[in-house]
Amino acid sequence: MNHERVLVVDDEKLIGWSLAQMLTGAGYEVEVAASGNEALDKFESFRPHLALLDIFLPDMDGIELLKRFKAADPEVMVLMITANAQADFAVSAFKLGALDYIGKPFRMEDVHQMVRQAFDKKRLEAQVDSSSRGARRQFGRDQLVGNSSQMIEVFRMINICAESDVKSVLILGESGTGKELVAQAIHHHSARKQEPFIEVNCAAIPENLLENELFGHERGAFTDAHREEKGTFELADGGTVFLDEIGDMPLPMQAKILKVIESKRFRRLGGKEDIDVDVRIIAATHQDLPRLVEKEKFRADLFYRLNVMTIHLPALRSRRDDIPKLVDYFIDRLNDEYGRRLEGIAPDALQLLMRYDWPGNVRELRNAIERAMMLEQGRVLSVASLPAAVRAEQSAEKADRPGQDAGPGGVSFDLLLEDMSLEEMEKHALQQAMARAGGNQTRAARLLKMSRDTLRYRLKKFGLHETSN
Ligand SMILES: Nc1ncnc2c1ncn2[C@@H]1O[C@H](COP(=O)(O)OP(=O)(O)OP(=O)(O)O)[C@@H](O)[C@H]1O
Repeated sequence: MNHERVLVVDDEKLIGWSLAQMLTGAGYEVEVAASGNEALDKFESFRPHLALLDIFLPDMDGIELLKRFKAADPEVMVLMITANAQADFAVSAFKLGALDYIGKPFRMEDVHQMVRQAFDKKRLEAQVDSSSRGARRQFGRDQLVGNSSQMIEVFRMINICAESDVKSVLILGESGTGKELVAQAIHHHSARKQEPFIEVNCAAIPENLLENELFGHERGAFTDAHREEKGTFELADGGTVFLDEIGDMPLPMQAKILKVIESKRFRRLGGKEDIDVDVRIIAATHQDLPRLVEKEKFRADLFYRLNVMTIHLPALRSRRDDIPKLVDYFIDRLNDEYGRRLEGIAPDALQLLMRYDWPGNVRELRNAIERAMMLEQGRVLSVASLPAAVRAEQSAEKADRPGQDAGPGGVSFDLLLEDMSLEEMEKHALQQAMARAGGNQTRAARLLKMSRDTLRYRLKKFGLHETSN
C-alpha cells in the first residue's frame, strides 16, 4: 500500500464503484462519495491527496466543490470528470486549480494513467522544490545590486516595463550580466505577479521538442501523445513567459512566436482550434541579434517586434563602480548561507577585483567570491584566495610600473631565442606583452612603450588576435 489517498466523487454509483475497484487494485487508498455534501464530509475526515470529481452532482455543482476543496487544502490534486468537456467549464476548472479533466465515457486505463501521472508529477515537484530550497539555502535568490548610472537606467526600464504591461520585452547583454534576474524583477513588480512566471531555455531544448514544450499537444498528435498536454503558453496564461537564449531559436519557431505576440493565440500540436492566451513574453539573448538578422538566422520581423522595449544590460567591466557593492553583497549572503563571519575584503584584493575584466560578468564574480570564501582562513578575503586569473592582474600591475618590480631596465622580455629573426622576435614580444597584460591592449602598449594604435597595427600585421582594449 502506498498511502496515496484518492477520493472519488460521482453520483453514478456504478462508475464510482468501478473507479474505486480499479484504484484500490493499483494500490491507492480510496473512498467514494455520491453527492456534494457527502464529498465535503469525506474530504474532511479522509484528507485525500487527489480527488476525482464529477462536474454534475445532484446537490452541488462540481466547480463549487472544487473551490471548497482547494480552499480547505490548496495542495489537493483534482481531476474533473465530465460528460461534456466544454471549453468554458475546463477553463474555469483549470483556473481554480484542477489538473486536468476526463471526458465520459472513459477507459479505466486512461484514468489510471492520469492518476499515476498526477502523483508522479507531485513527487517530482516535491523533489525539485526541496532541491531548489537547498540551492537557495546555499545561495539564496539574488537581488539586483548596482548603483552605477548604467544600472540605474536598467532599474528605470524595469519599472517602465513592469507598469506598462507591454506585451513583449527584449533583454540584451553578455552572459552572466543578470538577464534572468531582470526578467524576474519585471514580472514580480507587475500586475501579473500572482500569475506564473515560466522560463524556457530555447538553447537547451532540442528543436523537435521545443514546439511541444511551448504549445503543448492534442491527444494523438504524435505516436506517444496518449493524452492532450498543455504547453508553456497555456500554463503561463495571465503571467509571463521568459524565452531565454531566443537567438538560438530555430527560424520556424520564431514565426510562431511572432504570431503569438501579435494575435495572442496559438494552436496546440495537432490542434484544429486557436487558443487565446494573455501572456507577456520577455525574451533574452547574449547574441548580437541585428547581426543574426543580417545573416538570416533571426527573423527581421520578430526582431523589430521584440525590439520595442529593450533593456541593455551592461558588462561588468563597463561599470566597475558596482564591484565593491556586489562584493559586499555576496560576502553577506554567503556568510549567512555558510555560517561564516568574514568581515569583508582586503583593499589590495578588492583592487584586483576592480581591475579584472570579468568575461563571465556577475556570475563569474559571484563564483570567485564563493570560491575565495571556501579557501580563506583569515577574517577578510585576501589576494591569496582569489582565482589565478584575477591574481594575474597583480603581475600585470607590477609590470605596468617598470622600475619598481621588473628590475632597473624596466620590463624584461624573453627575446633572445636562438634562430629567431628580428621579425619573429617582434612577434614574440607582442605576444608576451599581450599575455602579461591579460589581453588588455592599452596595458600591453604601455609595456612595450608604444602607442595603442601602433600596437594594434603591429598585432594586425602579424595576424595576432586582438582581444580586449
Ligand atoms: N546585478 C546583480 N546583482 C546581484 N546578482 C546578480 C546581478 N547580476 C547577475 N547576478 C547573479 O549572477 C548570476 C547570473 O545571472 P543571470 O542568470 O541572471 O545572468 P544571465 O544574463 O541570464 O546569464 P546567461 O546569459 O548565461 O543566461 C546569478 O547568480 C545572478 O543572481
